[in-house]
Amino acid sequence: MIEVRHLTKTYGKLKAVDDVNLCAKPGEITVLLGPNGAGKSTTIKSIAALLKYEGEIKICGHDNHSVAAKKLFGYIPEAPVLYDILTVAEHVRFIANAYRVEHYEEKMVQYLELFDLSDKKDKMAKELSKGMKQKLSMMLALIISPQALLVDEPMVGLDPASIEDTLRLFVKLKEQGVSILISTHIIDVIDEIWDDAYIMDHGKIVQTLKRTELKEQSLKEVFFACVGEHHESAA
Ligand SMILES: Nc1ncnc2c1ncn2[C@@H]1O[C@H](COP(=O)(O)OP(=O)(O)OP(=O)(O)O)[C@@H](O)[C@H]1O
Repeated sequence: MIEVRHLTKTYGKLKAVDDVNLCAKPGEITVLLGPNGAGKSTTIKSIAALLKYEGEIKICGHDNHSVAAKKLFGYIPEAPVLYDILTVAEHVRFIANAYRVEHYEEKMVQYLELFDLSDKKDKMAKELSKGMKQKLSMMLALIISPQALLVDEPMVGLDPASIEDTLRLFVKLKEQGVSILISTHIIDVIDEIWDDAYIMDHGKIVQTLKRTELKEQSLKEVFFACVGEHHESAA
């Protein structure tokens, strides 16, 4: 469970996130939607305890800055953060050791296969393509078997087959009870898999909805009704 209460983040005079409340439940895919600059990444980074902010954030009941919380959540940033001269396998080993993950080798082989990276296992990060770096970044978040997963614009740089594989993986994790929070401005990509949606604009949550509550309108139509047609290019 990811719980965010009264999150406010300012950059100088700009309120990038303004009194945001949200909850991503176990076994559900929660999406945070909004046009460019709405405050999605700032919200996700705050949850990942990477920014200073006002408000309260809990992950599986633990304060997000605590070691207990950090053991439980995986974070897939918008731009992968990797070490140029570590190989793919060394990255996985480094994270697995840091998190004291036992018997990770088998899981590493499975993820290498899933992400089509088996033949790149001994390549350095600087030798990978953009999409391959993104996949390695996902592997690093997943190798710790997180109970909560924070994903910021997951599909950037991935080819269509990898997008399908990633979506299937998110659904599988959800079925295993993981709380998944995905930030994106590309509604089409998550349209098949979301359970709860929060629509954000100018730092505020302007609409919350559940898939089960949607009647005639599509998520995209609700989105445009909230943020205006001038953001049409966003979806
Ligand atoms: N480090 C920073 N310093 C100052 N302002 C920032 C910083 N990071 C973000 N902002 C501002 O905060 C606001 C929200 O940005 P944020 O990156 O959270 O939006 P976003 O919804 O993730 O957008 P996108 O879809 O373009 O990634 C924007 O106005 C942005 O210019």
